[in-house]
Amino acid sequence: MRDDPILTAARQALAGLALPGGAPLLDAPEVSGPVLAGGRLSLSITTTADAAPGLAALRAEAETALRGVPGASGAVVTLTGEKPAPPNLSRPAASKPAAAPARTLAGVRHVVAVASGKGGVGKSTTAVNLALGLRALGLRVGILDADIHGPSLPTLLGLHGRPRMGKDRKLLPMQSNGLAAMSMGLMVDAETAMVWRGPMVMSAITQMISDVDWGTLDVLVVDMPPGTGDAQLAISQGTNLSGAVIVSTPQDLALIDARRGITMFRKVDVPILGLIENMAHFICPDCGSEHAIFGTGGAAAEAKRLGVPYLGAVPLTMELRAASDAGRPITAREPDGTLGRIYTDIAREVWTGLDAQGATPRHANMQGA
Ligand SMILES: Nc1ncnc2c1ncn2[C@@H]1O[C@H](COP(=O)(O)OP(=O)(O)OP(=O)(O)O)[C@@H](O)[C@H]1O
Repeated sequence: MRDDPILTAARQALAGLALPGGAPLLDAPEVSGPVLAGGRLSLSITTTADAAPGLAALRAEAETALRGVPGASGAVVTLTGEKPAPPNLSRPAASKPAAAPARTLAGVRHVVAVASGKGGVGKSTTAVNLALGLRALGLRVGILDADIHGPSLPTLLGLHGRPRMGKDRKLLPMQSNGLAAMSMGLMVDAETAMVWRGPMVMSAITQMISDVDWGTLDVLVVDMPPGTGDAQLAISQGTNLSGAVIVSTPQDLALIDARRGITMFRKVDVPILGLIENMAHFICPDCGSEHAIFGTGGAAAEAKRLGVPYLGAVPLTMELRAASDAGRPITAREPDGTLGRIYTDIAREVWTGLDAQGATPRHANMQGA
């Protein structure tokens, strides 16, 4: 990536920019990037809430400069908050319940579960777009559909055919929009999986995790089965999860379910990376007006009460539904659009949460490269 002509041009485009104190932007330790992923450039500037307003103009200027780089299909420059690790991000070893040894994947740095307390809240849609948001940050990302009974990844990513067998009799994940992807929906037909019960589901999921040649990944996103039953608990205990993201809709009832999800992960000492509020408000496809049907602020207040980070709100839009159902996820199609940015911002928060546990963002490693 170091010698990519687009990256070289990007650095040239940023060469004249400086931080308010006068330090050249590209030399500043708080700057990560530029990174080129999927034809798009991104750069992040770590700052504090107090200093952020003073960097807004620079952020916009840097973004404009990167957008003008020939060959780049888009550019995002973000101000990233430096946060202390949320209190629940520590795993007290003493309270870890006895469980089967968790599976660790050699080349995978973090496994992140995307879960919901109940079905239909948009968990799979969120998992796919979160994975693509992480990808847009320059990370190597895989996605595993652990929803054996209702696999939606093949539809959401427009995947067809069967995965091939690679070396050592390991399955090769399929590739879509820069993601390595695996789903039981690619392996067996829906009727077959439908009759599987507890132990078969568990063994199918653990096989999909460990018998797949995931290669080197920064993050493997696991789209969990909906609910908080034994299967979910077993996956959480049997897989070395770095953290969990909970998806909820704003209705009170769904938040009760989200609470259940949080409780379940806490039971097995999996850190909660945060709560994503899906279908937070409705955007009218005709006039673009916003309608907060379930009020505003409820999920954010609930997240605060529960002591988990509030990662952001995704609106209910026709555009998102249509893109998902057509297998052309919105964050891949329009990374710089309103929805693409929402997911990329959420992804950045998630990565920051993982970072607080000792991960180093790949783009930070590449800074100044
Ligand atoms: N923010 C959104 N705006 C519009 N439609 C959405 C949004 N989020 C999800 N949907 C739509 O809602 C439906 C359910 O979403 P999805 O399959 O992601 O939910 P899920 O929680 O994974 O469901 P299940 O638990 O049944 O697997 C899909 O048709 C999806 O396109």
